[in-house]
Amino acid sequence: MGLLYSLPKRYHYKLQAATTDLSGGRASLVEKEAELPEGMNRELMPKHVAMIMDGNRRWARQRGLRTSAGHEAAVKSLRKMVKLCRQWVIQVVTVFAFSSENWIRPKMEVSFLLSLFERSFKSEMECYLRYGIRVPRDSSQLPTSLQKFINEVKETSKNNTRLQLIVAISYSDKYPLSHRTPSGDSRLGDVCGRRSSGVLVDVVEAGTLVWRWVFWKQQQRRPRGPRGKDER
Ligand SMILES: CC(C)=CCC/C(C)=C/CC/C(C)=C/COP(=O)(O)OP(=O)(O)O
Repeated sequence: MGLLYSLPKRYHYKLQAATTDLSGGRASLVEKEAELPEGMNRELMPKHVAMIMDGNRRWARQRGLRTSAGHEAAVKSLRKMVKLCRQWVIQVVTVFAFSSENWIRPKMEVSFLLSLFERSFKSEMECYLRYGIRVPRDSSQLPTSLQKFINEVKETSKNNTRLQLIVAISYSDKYPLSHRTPSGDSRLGDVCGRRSSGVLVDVVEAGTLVWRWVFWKQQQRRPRGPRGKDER
């Protein structure tokens, strides 16, 4: 499921202050700005796009595949989405990748995901150097090697300015996020009759929304039109 939103101006500086500023200085890596699809207006494009990386298990189940295949496929989708955002000159991309609630998933799945983070950070290093990676507020729960690697990426790419990629790992709506609204702990399980991650609800309250309720993996393929019955 993906959620696109743009934050009102007053939130931008806080968000940017909380992230690592990264860019791609290398000419060979610079992609051209892409033409926008018909009906989309460059002036109305959001500066910040947020995505929740869920739907992976459902995607795998529907194809008779293992859960891990769904997560692997999500990483490929992420790569495409980030590339597209870059071409569309979106400045910040936030991916909600692993919530604090996800720690109680089966041990095997959790360790698979942690190794997937590490593997994909490494294999996508060149690509991520153009972007920003936000270090979790409290990374003590993450394996030391992953923490170390996140810090390395942060350091290596600190002069980048083109696009910031914020990867939220072990995020929770219980943490005092920089863009939390004054209403405090406003966890909601349901927005517009649909399930949503609590942490995004704060953003939902704060921002202008463009909703696209689609399975994460299907974003590239689904033709425009009415929502499918498998969405939630
Ligand atoms: C480097 C980088 C950002 C890597 C991303 C790794 C990754 C795929 C993270 C998502 C993990 C996750 C808990 C997804 C939720 O979908 P789900 O399992 O809840 O699926 P469901 O909604 O169908 O149950």
